[in-house]
Amino acid sequence: MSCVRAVRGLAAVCGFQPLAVLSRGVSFSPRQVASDASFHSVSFSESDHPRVLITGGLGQLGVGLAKLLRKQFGKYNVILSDIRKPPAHVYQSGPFIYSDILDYKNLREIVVNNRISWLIHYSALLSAVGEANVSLARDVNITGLHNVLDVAAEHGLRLFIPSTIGAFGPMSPRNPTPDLCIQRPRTIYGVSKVHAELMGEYYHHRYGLDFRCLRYPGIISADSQPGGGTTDYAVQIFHDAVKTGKFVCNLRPDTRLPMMFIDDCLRATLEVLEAPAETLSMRTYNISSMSFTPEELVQEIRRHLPDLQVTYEIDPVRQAIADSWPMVFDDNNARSDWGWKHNYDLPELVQTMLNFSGSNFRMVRAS
Ligand SMILES: NC(=O)C1=CN([C@@H]2O[C@H](COP(=O)(O)OP(=O)(O)OC[C@H]3O[C@@H](n4cnc5c(N)ncnc54)[C@H](O)[C@@H]3O)[C@@H](O)[C@H]2O)C=CC1
Ligand SMILES: CC(=O)[C@H](N)C(=O)O
Repeated sequence: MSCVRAVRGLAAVCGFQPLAVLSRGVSFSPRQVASDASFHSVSFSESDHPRVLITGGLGQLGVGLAKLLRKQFGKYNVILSDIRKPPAHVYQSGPFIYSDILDYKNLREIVVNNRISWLIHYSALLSAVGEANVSLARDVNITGLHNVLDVAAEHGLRLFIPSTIGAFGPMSPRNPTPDLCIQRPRTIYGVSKVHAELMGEYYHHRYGLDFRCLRYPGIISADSQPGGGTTDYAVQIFHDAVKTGKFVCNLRPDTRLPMMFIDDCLRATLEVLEAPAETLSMRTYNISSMSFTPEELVQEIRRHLPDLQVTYEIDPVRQAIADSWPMVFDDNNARSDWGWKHNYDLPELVQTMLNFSGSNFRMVRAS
């Protein structure tokens, strides 16, 4: 069978349409999605490990994800990238490369030279920072996304892009929020994430791109700082509680939001990336583990640190954002399709965070 007929046959079976006739040796315009993207959707053999690139890898989540993936796939198969200079311990922990997602050629070169097969796209401006700089957020979160989608489609990569509880808005059902419902977010962050969900799914159906997406709740981590979001208070409180015994909260005490411990979030990411395609009835899933208010979090922390003093100085921008977001996330589809299950609820989260923050703080004080 000729190559051309093979493409058409496969396209008919898979329900996607190649943009152009497969033509090896003829160079593609970077802005044209490659005709043969679907042929490479797993461009490594089954026995090989994937070659992974993480964009925006120096933020709250990337270093932890690289550590998890390196354990699974080998140190040199996972490349962290960012536009910032890595701290020494990150630089020494495995491959790091400069990559600005706004530079399409640079991104393409990295993918080609390093034989990348999985692309994990973490670069973004988060909700509060995004509102403070809409035009940069539009560039990074939307123009950058387009570059990533095109590179992934052109080179047949498996592409993971996280979405967020922030992809919902005041018109969405908030308790619980299902996977499929009205999404009219009022932040540039949320708008860009809905765009990412829809574009990823469009490329999947149109070109066979292996796009996978999880909507993360607010993520709580001990050894990495959040990058300017609405849920940041739930990380900061642990550091302040241990260091000073005082915390000033920028959200109202009754603001309920879905949250998750970082270990659950990163494990979910690996699990959905490894899930056999036939188990995925959707390409964008909510994941959930707990929901709490600042007041409930304070109560739980006070079980360990009874003298914690908390005052409330509401940030109107963050409060308005939080009031438009889901209170409880419905993740039944993730649980039934690919077996998602969380390990950390609120008491375990608090215990783990305090153990880490406490020992870390004692080390800092001793040195
Ligand atoms: N941390 C959280 O609570 C949640 C995070 N997410 C998503 O997970 C992903 C990772 O989140 P975080 O690590 O918390 O974000 P972060 O804000 O901590 O880090 C983002 C990284 O992107 C990098 N970046 C900015 N412009 C760039 C550019 N032009 N090229 C390359 N890199 C650039 C920054 O230098 C930064 O290191 C984001 O897409 C975010 O939307 C989703 C929901 C919750
Ligand atoms: C929930 C998120 O997406 C992020 N932490 C933010 O608050 O912007």
